[in-house]
Amino acid sequence: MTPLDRLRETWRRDQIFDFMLPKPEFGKAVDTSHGPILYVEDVSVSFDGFKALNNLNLYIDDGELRCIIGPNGAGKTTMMDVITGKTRPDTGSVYFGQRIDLLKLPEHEIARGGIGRKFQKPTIFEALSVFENLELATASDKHVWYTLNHDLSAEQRDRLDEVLTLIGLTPQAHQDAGALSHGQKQWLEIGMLLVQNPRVLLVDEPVAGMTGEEVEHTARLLTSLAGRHSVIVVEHDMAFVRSIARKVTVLHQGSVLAEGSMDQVQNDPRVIEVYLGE
Ligand SMILES: Nc1ncnc2c1ncn2[C@@H]1O[C@H](COP(=O)(O)OP(=O)(O)OP(=O)(O)O)[C@@H](O)[C@H]1O
Repeated sequence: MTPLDRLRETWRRDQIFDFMLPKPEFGKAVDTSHGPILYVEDVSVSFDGFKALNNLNLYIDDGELRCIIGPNGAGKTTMMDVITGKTRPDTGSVYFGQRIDLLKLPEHEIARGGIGRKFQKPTIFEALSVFENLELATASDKHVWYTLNHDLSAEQRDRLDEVLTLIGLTPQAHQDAGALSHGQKQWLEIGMLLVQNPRVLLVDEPVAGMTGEEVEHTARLLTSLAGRHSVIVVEHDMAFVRSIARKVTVLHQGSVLAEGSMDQVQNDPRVIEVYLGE
C-alpha cells in the first residue's frame, strides 16, 4: 500500500464508528447497588404483527459473563438491537443500572456511554497498524489525522499496552491490521471496545469462522473480561458455549425458555425439543 493509499484509507468516510462520537458522561453514574447492570423487562417488539420479542425479561449482573443461545429467529439479535438502541420496543423497559433509561437515549450515546457491541464482521481500519487502531478508539479527539499525530498520555499508553496483552496482539502491534488473520481481527475489534472501558460488552457469534486455536484464545479472552466488564455472548457453537458458560439463557420465540448452568439447560427437555435436539 502506497503512502497515498494509506492516507486515503485513513480519511475514509463511508463509516461512522461509534468511537468517533462524543462520549456522554453517564458511564460512571450507573447504579448497580442491587446487582444487575442491565434490566430488560416485559419487552416486546413486533415486525408487521410478528412478535420477535414477546414479554422478554432478562437481568444481567454487574461483571457476569452470560451466554445467550436459541434457535434461528428466537430473537437474540433483536434483543441486542433493543439494548443498544437500534430497535425501540413496542412495550417494556430497558435500564442500564437502576437509573439510566436506555429507551430515552440515542444509539451512539448508549455505545459511548458504556455498552459496547461487537458485530460479527470486524470493522477495523485495515490500512492502519494494530496499535493505531487502538489509539483511534482511545482518543477523545476523533479526527484521525490529529489523533495519529499527537502523543498519548502515559495513562492511555499503559491502557493500550494492557489491552494489547489481553487480546494477545503485542507482537503484531505495528503490523497493518489488514494483514491479521480472521481471529486476530476479531480480537483487535474487541480490544478497540476495551480501550473505551465499557461496562457491558455484547458479542455476537465471536467464534464463527475461527480455527480451533483461535476459538480457544477467544474463550480465554472473554472469560478473562468477566468481573471487570459484564459480557453477553450470543453464540450457536455449543462446544464454545460450554467452555465459557457460567449462566446460560435460552431464548425461544422471543421469550426466555430456560436459564441456568449449561448442564441445567442442556438437560431441560423443553430446550432439547426446540434447540439442542435439532
Ligand atoms: N427488521 C425486521 N423486519 C421483519 N422481521 C424481522 C426484522 N428483524 C428480525 N425479524 C424477524 O424477527 C425474528 C427474530 O429475529 P432475530 O434476528 O432477532 O433472531 P435470532 O435469534 O438473532 O436468529 P439467528 O440465530 O438466526 O441470528 C425472526 O423471525 C426475524 O425474521
